Amino acid sequence: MKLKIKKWGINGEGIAYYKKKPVFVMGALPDEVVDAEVVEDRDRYLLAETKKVLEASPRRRKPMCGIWKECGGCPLMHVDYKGQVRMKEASLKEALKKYAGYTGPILPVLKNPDVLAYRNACKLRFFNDDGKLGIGLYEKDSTHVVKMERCLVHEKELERVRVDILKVLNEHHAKAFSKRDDAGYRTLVMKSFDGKIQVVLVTGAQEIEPEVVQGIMAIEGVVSLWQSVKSRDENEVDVFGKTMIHLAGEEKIEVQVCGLKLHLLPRSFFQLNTKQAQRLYEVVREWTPKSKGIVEAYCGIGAMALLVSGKAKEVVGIESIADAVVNAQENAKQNGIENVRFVCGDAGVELKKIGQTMPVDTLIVDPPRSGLNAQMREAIRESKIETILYVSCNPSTLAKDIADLKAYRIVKVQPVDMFSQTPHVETVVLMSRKEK
Ligand SMILES: C[S@@+](CC[C@H](N)C(=O)[O-])C[C@H]1O[C@@H](n2cnc3c(N)ncnc32)[C@H](O)[C@@H]1O
Repeated sequence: MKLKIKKWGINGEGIAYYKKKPVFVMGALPDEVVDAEVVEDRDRYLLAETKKVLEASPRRRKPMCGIWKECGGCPLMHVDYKGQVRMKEASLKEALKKYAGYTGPILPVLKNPDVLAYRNACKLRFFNDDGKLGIGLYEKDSTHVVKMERCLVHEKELERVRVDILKVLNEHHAKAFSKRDDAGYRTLVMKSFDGKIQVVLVTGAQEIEPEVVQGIMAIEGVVSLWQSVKSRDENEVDVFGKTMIHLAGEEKIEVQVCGLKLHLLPRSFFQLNTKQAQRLYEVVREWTPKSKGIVEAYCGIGAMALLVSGKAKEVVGIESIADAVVNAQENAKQNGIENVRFVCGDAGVELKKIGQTMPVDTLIVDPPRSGLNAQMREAIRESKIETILYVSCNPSTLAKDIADLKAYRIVKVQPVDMFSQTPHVETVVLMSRKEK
């Protein structure tokens, strides 16, 4: 069917209308006229794919990657950067209006200085590539692996090391994971900061030969090597298995941000775009008021809690991953910061407890995509917190949470582009308790 695209959808698709029903058209941009094929007919909307662009938007461009459609990691690769930024602004504005009723100003997006080669981490799947070990990414919504020759959004160092690791493994006749044998190579996980790389090989129940360890450690830039053993019975959703073995090099990897030196173990989270993480953290530091007590919930390795340490007598970080809490505690020590401590646990549960032992007037939250859980929202409602800085990677859950926190009003909104070529947008919202 012929459709005129009216606006952006939150996943980077174009939205048109057919007999008043919204049609989400993959691969189409606002203002375009496309010939689309309906792939799903639901009660309240239709899903369609672009078959032919009849009138193209000036924002459309030829995708630079040959596998962008199959891989699905960069759904906006057919849109120029100006168009990508507009898409992100539109999706944030729409979510804040729809769920939180907010129609006030939004600061201009802090643009990504490197729209390619910005990703400092990757998780790639090994597979059997005609008798050799191959590497790739899961095809969108499938368990089929798309072979990857190169990835344009990975940092160049990661790409170089990925190719060399595959070479070493193939020289030693490594095999992809087989459920039957419960052995073989499953996933390659890497993090890269300042040219130094931490590598984790996720395998079945097997030993890694010393020659493979030596070969990988000889690759320029590799400073830390781990094995994660994940047997066939373990949860597919978690990338790592229960057993982590430190094979060679340093245990942790160092990242330097905003004047802090921070260390990470493989399980600890860090933002995927180091340069833009710094800009995000600077916004949080600048917007955090002088306070009696600050809590940073969902703190990872503690970067923001440490950065705002000068703004309060006492700062507490809460994080559920034990390794990240160990890193955060060591990071405080190494940076000579004495008024920040970290607790391991669920954000909502711990926030309530902390509120009983110290005055908390400022809260920083940076939850996963699912947003704040019910317990956390309740803990905030029952608290005396005056200021909330909400850092979010998902405008919809951000806006729904804001709508739920009725005692607070939005003061400022700052989007940051951390994930160019994708529809994702990172946002900092400053909220203040409404006057009674
Ligand atoms: C988006 S990351 C933010 C990390 C950190 N703020 C940073 O800038 O690197 C979310 C973090 O929340 C943690 N997390 C997830 N659910 C949690 C919960 N219920 N309670 C506490 N922490 C949680 C994750 O382990 C992860 O480290």
